[in-house]
Amino acid sequence: MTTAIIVAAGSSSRMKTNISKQLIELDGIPVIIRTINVFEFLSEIDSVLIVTRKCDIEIIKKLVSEHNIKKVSAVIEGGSTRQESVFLGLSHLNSGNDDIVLIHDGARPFVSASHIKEIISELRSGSSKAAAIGVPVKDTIKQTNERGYIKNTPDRSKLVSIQTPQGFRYGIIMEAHKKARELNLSVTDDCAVIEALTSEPVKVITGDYNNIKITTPEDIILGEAIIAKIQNNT
Ligand SMILES: Nc1ccn([C@@H]2O[C@H](COP(=O)(O)OP(=O)(O)OP(=O)(O)O)[C@@H](O)[C@H]2O)c(=O)n1
Ligand SMILES: C[C@](O)(CO)[C@H](O)COP(=O)(O)O
Repeated sequence: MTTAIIVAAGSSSRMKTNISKQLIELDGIPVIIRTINVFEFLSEIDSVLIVTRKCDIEIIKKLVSEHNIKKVSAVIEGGSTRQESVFLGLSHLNSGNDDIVLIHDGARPFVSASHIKEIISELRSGSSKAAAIGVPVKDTIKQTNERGYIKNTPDRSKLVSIQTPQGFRYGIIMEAHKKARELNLSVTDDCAVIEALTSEPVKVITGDYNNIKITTPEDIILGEAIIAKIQNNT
């Protein structure tokens, strides 16, 4: 069984709109529907769980039905942090330890189906129990001290900007998230709980720069441009 958890329960504060950024339409289609559809059309995915704000549950259920989406098993309420929303999503599933779960941001509508398939193959082959999509960083990254001065320059050839989906065997990600809560460990992605609390290696699958996270108003313009580019290539 392979399930995708799509987290869309954030407050969209950096987008500065009065609706969730996942409900904003890009070329006439809401971001959340674009995101769900990538998983809907993949035969490797059995079901999709949506985690969202209480006020958006009915709106998303209606959109899912209007777009004739079949794989969404439930739309549930998230928490006050992304980590909490993921934990609630994982806890809702009735999965076995060896089942595969992919965790994806509702705000990343341009994820490529082929990269999702690569994550699933990596997990199914048994080569890894945890894998995520990432892209090489383009800028030179500096580490700074608390006073804002540069401390050092990490070797850029080893740096990746991590994206979603991040995929796991259910047992290890559920356990790691439970432990993180007990230890009050706060993280901004799901690989981080595996890195911090297990000895499991996490494979990075090289993705692409289209898989942006819609975060600030400029990303709407960028998103429309990505759609135009994809349409011109097909
Ligand atoms: N409590 C939260 C916070 C975030 N997310 C989701 O996690 C993804 C990545 O988060 P981010 O882009 O930071 O979204 P927001 O938290 O909504 O953004 P902001 O920080 O601007 O408020 C998004 O799909 C978002 O909906 C979530 O499900 N629950
Ligand atoms: C999980 C994530 O998308 C990886 O890049 C990201 O960390 C989540 O976004 P946030 O802005 O850090 O909440």
